[in-house]
Amino acid sequence: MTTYPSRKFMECLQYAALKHREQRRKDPQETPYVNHVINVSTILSVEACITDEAVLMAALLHDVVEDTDATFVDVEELFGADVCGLVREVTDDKSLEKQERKRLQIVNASKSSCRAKLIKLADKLDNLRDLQVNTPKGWTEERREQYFIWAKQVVDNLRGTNVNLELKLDEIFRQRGLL
Ligand SMILES: Nc1nc2c(ncn2[C@@H]2O[C@H](COP(=O)(O)OP(=O)(O)O)[C@@H](OP(=O)(O)OP(=O)(O)O)[C@H]2O)c(=O)[nH]1
Ligand SMILES: [Mn+2]
Repeated sequence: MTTYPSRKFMECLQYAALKHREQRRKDPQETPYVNHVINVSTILSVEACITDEAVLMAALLHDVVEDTDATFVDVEELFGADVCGLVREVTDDKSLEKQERKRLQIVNASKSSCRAKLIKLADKLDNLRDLQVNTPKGWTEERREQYFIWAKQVVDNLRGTNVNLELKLDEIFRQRGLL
């Protein structure tokens, strides 16, 4: 019998909550990190009308290898090669210098698959919505402004992927005077 949400989707949600359980976002309220990955998956489902379950699952797992002790091998064993491939596409190489990672996000954006581009767009949308209302701990106004500028460069290389998400991102860039 098929059930909705699927068993594997629920297990994915539980795994993301488990792995991110000790992490907090950088906002003054120290929101649990898992809220961000749930937001990204929810943006894709509710705002972009995505029903591709592997994409919604990869959104839940998009920071799990980058930011926790989980590995690609774990993700593939638990959730399969399709989900793992998407997580790979959206994972930064943390062994690189931060400036290089940021540059690679810009140049690699256009090379991603369409499904990975969706996750990247939703990720930026959630981070920018956060930045509109909060300045992360330890950030100056200048750093916050630079994040909007950098995010627009990434998003510009993801265009032609999803009209709804791009319109919402453009509204934010317009408000910041970047468009
Ligand atoms: N806006 C915002 N961002 C926060 C917050 N807490 C943590 N972050 C994360 O911080 C990153 C931006 O901070 P940076 O200093 O530029 O990058 P770094 O953490 O990778 O060094 C974002 O990652 P990213 O590389 O842009 O994307 P991703 O790692 O989420 O995929 C975002 O996920 C918060 O409260 N607000
Ligand atoms: Mn993220």
